[in-house]
Amino acid sequence: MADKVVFADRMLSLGLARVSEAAAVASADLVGRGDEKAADQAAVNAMRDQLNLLEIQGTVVIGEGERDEAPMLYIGEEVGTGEGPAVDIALDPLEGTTLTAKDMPNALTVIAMAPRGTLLHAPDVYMEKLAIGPGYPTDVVSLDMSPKERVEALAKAKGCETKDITVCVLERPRHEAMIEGIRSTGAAIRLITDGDVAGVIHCAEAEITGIDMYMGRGGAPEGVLAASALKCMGGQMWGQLTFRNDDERGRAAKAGITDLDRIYSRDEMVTADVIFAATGVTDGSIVSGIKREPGWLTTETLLMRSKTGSVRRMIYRNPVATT
Ligand SMILES: O=P(O)(O)OC[C@H]1O[C@](O)(COP(=O)(O)O)[C@@H](O)[C@@H]1O
Ligand SMILES: [Mn+2]
Repeated sequence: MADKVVFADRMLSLGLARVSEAAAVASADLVGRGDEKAADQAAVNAMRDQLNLLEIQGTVVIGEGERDEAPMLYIGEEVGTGEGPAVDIALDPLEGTTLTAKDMPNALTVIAMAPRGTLLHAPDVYMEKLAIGPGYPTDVVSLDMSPKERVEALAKAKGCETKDITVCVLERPRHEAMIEGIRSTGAAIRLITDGDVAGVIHCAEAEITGIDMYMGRGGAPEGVLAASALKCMGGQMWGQLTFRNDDERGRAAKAGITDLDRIYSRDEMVTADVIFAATGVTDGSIVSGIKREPGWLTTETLLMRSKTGSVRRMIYRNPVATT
């Protein structure tokens, strides 16, 4: 049975890198041009074309939205050649559409793949997120703690003062009280305007990025992608879906979620081995953005497998058609 084909993550991961690379290359001409929609569309088209070349029976579980609102890469769309392992795919062809349009840091193309039925089918609602890097005891911090308590607990576990902790937070009015709570400890806050997948990943490389903890409310789809990345790099993450109305609760029900209050750990969002690829669109602290020179585009891709914890950074110099 085709369904029984093993998830050959070692080879598949290389194909996955081409998918995120292609999306980044396609959006290159739209960096800094003020047109979010066009940039997103270019990335979506390229990602889908490349994905369909992979020898997989893929189902998009985290995608561009419901079928009626997303003509491509919609949730439930079948992708791949139809041969090969049955897999779940989570993707965000352009994570940071506004960052791309404004040429601000940390826009990425992102995709994760895992055996069928092992990625949380998160609906397009918000998720309350909390993440820290590797090396801490399990549950040193939790979503049940106040922001202040989280900073204090992490500082204690790290053996430093609270003022030596840096927390990354999306700059949104909904986070005002949280920011106040964090500031009351003396901790530093790295405010970002968008891009919480990168925000969470920062925690896994605290020595490079200077970020110890991520917290706050952002997209649930981005939460599953971030959990996939942390599962490869190490680090802990928790997420709780939040709903603003019955329509959003309905979306969760449609996605098969029955316990609306559940707090998911990283491994409950991603229950088996996963592979993850992200390519830089604009410069960031995780990967460099697209570099343009006449006739060439260069991208950097972060490619990881949770089975081995392997992390590759791949530079791709790509000839572009000149007119
Ligand atoms: O802008 P909102 O509604 O606060 O949503 C936050 C979400 O939007 C983003 O900043 C940007 O996502 P997109 O570029 O894919 O739209 C995510 O990183 C984040 O999870
Ligand atoms: Mn996004």
